[in-house]
This record gives sequence, C-alpha cells and structure tokens, in this order.
Amino acid sequence: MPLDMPTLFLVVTVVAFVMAGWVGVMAWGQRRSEALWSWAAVMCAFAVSNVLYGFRGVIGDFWSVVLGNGVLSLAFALMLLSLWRFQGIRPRPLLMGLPVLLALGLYALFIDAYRIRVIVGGTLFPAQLGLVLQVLLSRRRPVLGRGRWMLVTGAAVLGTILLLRALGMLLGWLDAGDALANYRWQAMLVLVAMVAVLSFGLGFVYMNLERAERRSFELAMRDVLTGLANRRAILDLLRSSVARARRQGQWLSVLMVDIDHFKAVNDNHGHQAGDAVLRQVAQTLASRLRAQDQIGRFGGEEFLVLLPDTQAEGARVLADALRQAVQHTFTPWGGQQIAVTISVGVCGHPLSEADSPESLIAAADRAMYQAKRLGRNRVEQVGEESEAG
Ligand SMILES: Nc1nc2c(ncn2[C@@H]2O[C@H](COP(=O)(O)OP(=O)(O)OP(=O)(O)O)[C@@H](O)[C@H]2O)c(=O)[nH]1
Repeated sequence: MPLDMPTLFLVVTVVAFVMAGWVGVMAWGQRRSEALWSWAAVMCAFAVSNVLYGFRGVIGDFWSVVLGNGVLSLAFALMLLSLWRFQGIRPRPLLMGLPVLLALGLYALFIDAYRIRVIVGGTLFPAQLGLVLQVLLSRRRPVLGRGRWMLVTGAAVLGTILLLRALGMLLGWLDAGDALANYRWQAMLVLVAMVAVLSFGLGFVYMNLERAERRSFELAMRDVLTGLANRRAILDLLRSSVARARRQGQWLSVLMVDIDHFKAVNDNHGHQAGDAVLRQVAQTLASRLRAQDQIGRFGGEEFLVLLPDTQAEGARVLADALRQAVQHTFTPWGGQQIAVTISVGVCGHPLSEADSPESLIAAADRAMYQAKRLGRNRVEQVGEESEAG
C-alpha cells in the first residue's frame, strides 16, 4: 500500500503538537514542574522538526535538512534535560549542546551528500538516545515505575531504525539512488517517529503520575512529626511480618516503647518542646536498629518496633541498648537540655497459628505497663511480668 508522505508527516506533527499542549496543561500551575515544561518543549521540537521535514522541496534545503535535523537533535537534548530534572541530577550543558551544534554543522557541511547525511543521523541521534537510555536505566539512581519502559521502548526503537539505516548505507545494502528503497525507509521512519512520539509523550506523563502516586502513598504512611512509619503503616508491616513468621515458624520479637512522664515535658517546657523530644527519641531509636527492623509511631508518645528473626534474648538486649541510648541523649531546648527515659515491653517467640498481630501487641503492651509499674526506665519481657508484678 503506497503511503502518502505529506499525510504521514502531518499526522505525526499534529500528534506531537497535541502531546506538547497536554503536557503543558499538566505542568501549568504545578510546583516542581520544570521537568514537565521541558518535556512539553521536547514534544514541540519533535513537531517543528516534522514540519520542516514535511516541507522538503517547498522550503529551501537549509531549512528542511539543516534546521530540521538540528531541531530533532535539540528534542533529544531537551529529553536529556527533562530526565535530569526529573531525577534531580545537575544538567550538563556540554552533553546537551554539543550534539545540537554538531548536527547543525555536519548537516550544513554535507547538505548535498545524502549518503553521508544518513550516516551522520544514524550515529549522532542514536548516541543522544543512548544518553537518554543511560539515565533511564541507571542503577545508581533508578527511574522507578512502568512509565520509563514506554520511554525506553520509544528510544530503543527510534535509535535502532536510525542505526540500521546508516549501517545499510555504509554496507551498501541500501542504495541512496534507489528512490523506492528510500521511500520505504522514509515511510517507515515517519511511522517509527509516530511510535516514538506517542511513547515519549505518554511515558513521561505516566512517570510523573507514578511519582505523584508514590509520594502521596508515602505521605499517607508517614508520621508527619517524626518521619517514622505511622500507626497504619507499622500495623500493616506487623501484619505481614506475623504472616511470614507464622508460615515459616520463625521468631518475631516486638517492642512497645513508651516515653516516661512525657506529660511533664509538655507541662514544664511547652508542647513544642514535647514535639522536639518526640523527634529526638524517634531518631535515637531508629538510628540503632538494623536494616531489616521496623519502627513506627504507634500513638502519642508510644513507638512499636518489629524485630524479625530475632530471639527474645536478643530483643531484650537491643531494648536495653535503646533504653540506655535514649537516657543519654538530650534534647536541646531554649538553652536547656531536656532528658527523658523510656519503658520498654518485649514480646518474642517463634510464631505459631495461635499468634496474631493483636496478641503480640497486647503482650508487649502488658510488659511495657509492667515496666512502668516497676519504676520506669526499664525493660520488661513477656512471661516475666506476672512474677515481677
Ligand atoms: N508535644 C506532644 N505531646 C503529645 C503528643 N501526643 C501525645 N502527647 C502528650 O503525651 C502525654 C502522654 O501523657 P500520659 O499518657 O499521661 O503519659 P506520661 O506522662 O508519659 O506518663 P507515663 O507514660 O505513665 O510515664 C499527654 O500529655 C499528651 O498530650 C504530640 O504529638 N506532641
């Protein structure tokens, strides 16, 4: 089926302009929208380069060939800029600007040499797309989510087809003078450009949505004051830890931590000082846990600590280390140093079908109240509380 080239160019151009418009609408009035704005510019640049290619023969070769390819190179440079912004990486102007200057210079130099132009485009543009792929697939700062795979697909397909075309020219199985072969390649290139524009537009928007969703999920699960997991999040973690430990018959120890006489801190120093103490205690506790342990703010001045795969004796030793750490860490406030202590209830055993999240919390809570009854600033363990009490 013969494809009408001007129609193809028109369709890709319209799609790219529409994408640019919608990305701009998304960015409008949003905080931290620099990456989206530069992505709208990417889409615009794709559209403009298509307009210039599409008018080949109507406008001068300088405009359609030199400027058209220069603007395409600019689109790839702006993609890189947007991804750097998205990832919070400092932009590197040389990596962006140099390929654009090279594109303008080389296309101007070889304006009449079609073969060389194809080879230039087939090395320069895939190299730029390679830089884009490098950011998308970086292990050091991974771009998370499915949106990036849309971008990876677009960049990989476009880069590969440009590279193949250049290889064809270089190895001689694509003849510059063969109008039919060129026509087929041109049509295929425009269709691939369409796939790329759609993948780039949707992919980046989706990446932003995924990030926003992840941020609001994290916010919903974080305690605003201390930055720890909030009650809902730590209970979710407890439920999954209990399920896992029950399935595998493993140990799970739980600590209930409560600040002693916290009401007095508020009464003597004010509520804000109380908040500062809560933050300090949270930080002291969290900084002494292992990577696999979890901590959350369970209530006002209560924290729940989960210690997977930890025997009761180990949990008790850790609880005492936490108690001592809090006792020796002061909160500076208004020229004073506020000191607090904690009481800790420990519950730990290999889990069986009889255990539930609620039963573990109730047991750790009982032990913690026993520690309070026995004078505070101490650790009590399930099983000991009845003898001591
Ligand atoms: N500043 C501040 N205070 C809080 C917050 N949440 C709870 N509180 C206070 O924590 C205090 C808890 O007091 P109590 O339950 O009587 O316990 P306590 O004074 O620590 O006494 P014991 O636990 O028996 O040692 C109350 O005064 C609450 O108002 C908070 O987010 N910020």
